[in-house]
Amino acid sequence: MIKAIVTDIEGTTSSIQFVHEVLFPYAAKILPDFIRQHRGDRAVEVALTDVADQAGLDNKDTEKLIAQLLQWIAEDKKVTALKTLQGLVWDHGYRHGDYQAHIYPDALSKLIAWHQQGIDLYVYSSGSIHAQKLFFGFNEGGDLQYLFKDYFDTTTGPKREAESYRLIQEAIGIAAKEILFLSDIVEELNAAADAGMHTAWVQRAPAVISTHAQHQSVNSFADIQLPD
Ligand SMILES: CSCCC(=O)C(=O)COP(=O)(O)O
Ligand SMILES: [Mg+2]
Repeated sequence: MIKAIVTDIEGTTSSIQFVHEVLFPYAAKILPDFIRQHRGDRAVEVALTDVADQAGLDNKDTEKLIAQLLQWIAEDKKVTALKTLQGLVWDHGYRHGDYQAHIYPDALSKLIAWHQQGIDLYVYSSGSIHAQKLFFGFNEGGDLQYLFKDYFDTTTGPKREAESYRLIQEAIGIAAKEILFLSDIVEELNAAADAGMHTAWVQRAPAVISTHAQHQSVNSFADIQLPD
């Protein structure tokens, strides 16, 4: 019986377009000045040290660090330090009403129904935990943070590695076979299935649904079956 559901965000609860056409361009526009103005802030410094280490750059060369971050945004790299900095920048945009995060109506209805049934809901996204809370806090569906018991990001581990899902299962504290993981990315689902979780492959229109031996395939949350 499923007692907990862990969901991805981009391409699963919410559209890829919102992330790529609203959030990423906003981050690319605001991030350079944000970094110039916030050098010295602890969270920014920790992230920039990671950027410098990963890219082999001088930690003091602010402009080169900014150029690296902009390149990673353009390439949609799921680098933890970039995701931390994006979360800090998006905070400003959400709070100033520049945008609200998208959610598919079927995802909203089903998340509310599962929550009302007593199923514990969790998020696992490449976006930082701060960015995830903003995403569901400033959402077209209202403040949806009450739906989620906890959030996981890539500080737990990469989304395509089974070990990350084992750590999430340990943190949730129930058997893997009682957890359902939802994602649009088959490599993430393969990793979750390797860790013993049930999985559902959410393939949003206009995708033609591919079937998979291990994963339930759906194009809407309305069609997700909870395994016994
Ligand atoms: C929730 S923050 C915005 C989305 C984001 O930055 C991202 O990388 C989404 O990746 P996901 O793992 O949700 O597909
Ligand atoms: Mg996704």
